[in-house]
Amino acid sequence: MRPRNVEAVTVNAKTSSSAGNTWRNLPAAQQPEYPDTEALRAVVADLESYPPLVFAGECDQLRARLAAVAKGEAFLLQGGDCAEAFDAVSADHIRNKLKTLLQMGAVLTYAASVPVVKVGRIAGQYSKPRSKPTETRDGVTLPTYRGDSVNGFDFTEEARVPDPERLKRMYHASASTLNLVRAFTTGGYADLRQVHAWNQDFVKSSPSGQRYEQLAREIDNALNFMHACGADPEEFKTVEFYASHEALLLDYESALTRVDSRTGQLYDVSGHMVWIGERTRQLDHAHIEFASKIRNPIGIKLGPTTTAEEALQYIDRLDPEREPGRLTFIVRMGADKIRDKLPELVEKVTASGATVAWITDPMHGNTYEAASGHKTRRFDDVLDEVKGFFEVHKVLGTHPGGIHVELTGDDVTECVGGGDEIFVDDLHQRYETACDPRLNRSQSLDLAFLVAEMYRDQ
Ligand SMILES: O=C[C@H](O)[C@H](O)COP(=O)(O)O
Ligand SMILES: C=C(OP(=O)(O)O)C(=O)O
Repeated sequence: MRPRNVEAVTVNAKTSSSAGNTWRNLPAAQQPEYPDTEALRAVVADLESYPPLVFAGECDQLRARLAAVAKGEAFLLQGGDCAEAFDAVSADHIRNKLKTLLQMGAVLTYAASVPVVKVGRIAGQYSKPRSKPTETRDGVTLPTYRGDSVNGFDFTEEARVPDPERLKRMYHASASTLNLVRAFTTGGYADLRQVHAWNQDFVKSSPSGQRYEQLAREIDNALNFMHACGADPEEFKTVEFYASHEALLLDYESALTRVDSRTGQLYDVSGHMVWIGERTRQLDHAHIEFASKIRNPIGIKLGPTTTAEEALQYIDRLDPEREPGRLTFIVRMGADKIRDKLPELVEKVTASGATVAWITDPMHGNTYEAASGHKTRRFDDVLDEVKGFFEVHKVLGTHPGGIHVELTGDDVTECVGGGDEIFVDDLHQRYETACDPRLNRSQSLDLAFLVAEMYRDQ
């Protein structure tokens, strides 16, 4: 995050609590049922007094970057944990995740020959929508875990009670994470030459590395060429990086919605970009109403049941001014459906004249339960969904704008496959996710190199 030309926002809680609260009259899916609503009110009042986590001007800057994605002039790399956890707010976890994203970004930038907009699922991704309200183990049924911002992961009655104090912990965990991310991305750690050296190490040590050697060599040559031409080394030292999360818990998001002193408009200052998930995107419900009131760039997850008419209505509701960069469609159909379902959406949206960014989330349509009981995903399905996404855009002459992935920088064993192959029998070894399976560091880098190849073919 390089805060250029950014003005601070001033907080006008009164205005924010009226204009940003119209969602309260509508049904809101996936909200916790707090036993103590007075305690929730007190927490919300505290949150309303806290300083913003991001500036409105940074959100505008990201909107401009996403406008380039929508117009085919940039590529979006959005990734991070399925569910961040309070006890994983540590320098090691944050650094590893960031390092992986930067490495992926470097490969994709070279292959795509356009800027890669880097956005983390980070510093706010603490809340999870769930398929079922309860979970049963050995005959005991308890409320499901909904993310550290809502209740505890432990399978006990006490842990699973939604506690509004956790919203404050989410705010503080997000603030510490952002602070470190800002330090890493501007303090020299993200130096492109360093990032490239990490990629060279990966290529040398990965079993599938040989395949990537040529690309790595070309990047090396390009860096040497730029150096020889006298490119300013300072330019390589910092990187723009943005934070995003699902805007799920509307009490939290609206408590952090503030009036921008420059423009009088509302911004959700809990993150630069927020998205509305597949389970909460009902057009006449609270989440879409909330998103329609804020100026942040907005993502909408589109699952396989999405109709073209719905997609057009999202544009009318959320992007009435037809402003490129405002709306990103994050498509998560599943590898077996993307080639059938996506073309009609892209065709009709394109025909409407709207310029949205199209991104593939190849994770959420490809989850299955292994015989061991672990939720997992096959690397090959993930890759195939990305391929399908690229194929559809190639046929239609539209821009495959980017990828949205659940990943970690740690060597976990949650998804099967990849160059350094994880087998179903390995899943138990380091299965650490609090919710959905993530690509580990090596699988994430494999994906980046393979997407880079696809981009070049495109
Ligand atoms: O990450 C996304 C959702 O929260 C997740 O896929 C839901 O998982 P569940 O079906 O186990 O509830
Ligand atoms: C819940 C998520 O995805 P989806 O809404 O697409 O299921 C997610 O990205 O964490």
